[in-house]
Amino acid sequence: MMSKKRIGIFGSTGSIGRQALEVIAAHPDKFEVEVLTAQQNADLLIEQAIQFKPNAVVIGDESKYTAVKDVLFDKGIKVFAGPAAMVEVAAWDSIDLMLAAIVGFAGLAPTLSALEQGTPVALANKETLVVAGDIVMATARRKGVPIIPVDSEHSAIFQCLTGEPARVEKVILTASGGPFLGKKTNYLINVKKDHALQHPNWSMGAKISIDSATLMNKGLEMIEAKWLFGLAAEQIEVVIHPQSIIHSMVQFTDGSMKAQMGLPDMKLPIQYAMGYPDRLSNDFPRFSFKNYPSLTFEQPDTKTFRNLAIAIEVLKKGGNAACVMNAANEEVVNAFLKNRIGFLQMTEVIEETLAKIPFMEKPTLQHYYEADSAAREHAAELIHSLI
Ligand SMILES: NC(=O)C1=CN([C@@H]2O[C@H](COP(=O)(O)OP(=O)(O)OC[C@H]3O[C@@H](n4cnc5c(N)ncnc54)[C@H](OP(=O)(O)O)[C@@H]3O)[C@@H](O)[C@H]2O)C=CC1
Ligand SMILES: CC(=O)[C@@H](O)[C@H](O)COP(=O)(O)O
Ligand SMILES: [Mn+2]
Repeated sequence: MMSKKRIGIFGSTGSIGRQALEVIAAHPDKFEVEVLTAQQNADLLIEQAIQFKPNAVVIGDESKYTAVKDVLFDKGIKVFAGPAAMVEVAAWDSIDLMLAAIVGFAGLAPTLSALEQGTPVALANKETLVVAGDIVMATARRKGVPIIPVDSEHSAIFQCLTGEPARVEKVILTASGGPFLGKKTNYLINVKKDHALQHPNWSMGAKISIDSATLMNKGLEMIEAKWLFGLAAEQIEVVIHPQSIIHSMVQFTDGSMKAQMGLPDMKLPIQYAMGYPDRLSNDFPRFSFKNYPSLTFEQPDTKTFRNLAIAIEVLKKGGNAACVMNAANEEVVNAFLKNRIGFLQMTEVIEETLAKIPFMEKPTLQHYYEADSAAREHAAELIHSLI
């Protein structure tokens, strides 16, 4: 009998983490939970730990340590707290596969820690590659471990490339266009968080939902694709596909194209990454052409949704530019979610931060950390001046 894969879910209380646990619950013969982590949602972390009986949990917010330990210690579950513990536990060799499902820059250190240990990573946390893709990919290569994409577009490309000897000419990332597809600046100036959080096709965490609404998500995904698949900026295109059925496409050097399709359900790419190299069965609802009489495509409006244009420039520029853009973006999305700045002001702050923070061609990991801090500080000042 094959032994079960022991999964460490970093960010188990989030949208990806919760869906990963649903996949695990549906495949008790394939997977076991080794580690669960959360930042502040102690109640859900405890609930998940009682159900899935991991070896350990980590709560990022140290003030919640006692509350978690008081419940789980008697159940034989180890409890740790704080960001350093998260990095340490990520390096445990009892984890067969790390699911990197923390949101934002905070996911970088635990993911690098797992890779350094030689643990394969199922990567949802795209910011890790946006910030330090060169270092992350070099670490994976040096350790000979796979990074299996979870992000739906990159999972689609990965699935199109699996078993494919041909060379890639280009990849085409599909974008839904978000809740404001077709809208213009005079509309966007007044949009509020509740509307921006209403993604037409996917139910996701708050940060990525806002990124989808501004098209920054697609910009981050272009940079993610560059690193995952070793592509030049010119080999990565974006097309708006409002139905989110084709998850992305690859065009090979003979002009032939492959696409991966399915209903928009993140459990599919999560299950694929966790089961890889096997393709596991499931009873998720199936796509039917009867329900989708037409699949449509159009060009993105980068004049209105300027975040995508900025990200394309950043992708071409390289160096620390994507790290700076990501930090400013995390700050503005937070501020927008707190109703402190408007939808279009997010773009202004990102642009001004990129103009201010010195460009560095070949940053080290330390340089990325410094650029992240400097960009956040500058963006925070700009946000403050706008209030
Ligand atoms: N949701 C989706 O469908 C998709 C998500 N992704 C990517 O996956 C990642 C996760 O997204 P999603 O699940 O939507 O995000 P959520 O906001 O729903 O969940 C984030 C998770 O990270 C934890 N977390 C937050 N901040 C920190 C921190 N500073 N240190 C450690 N842990 C932290 C949260 O803990 P707590 O709950 O305690 O706050 C939670 O478990 C993102 O990078 C996103 O871009 C990619 C494709 C699709
Ligand atoms: C599910 C997923 O992978 C998200 O990144 C999704 O693609 C967001 O939708 P947009 O295409 O609107 O950015
Ligand atoms: Mn995606």
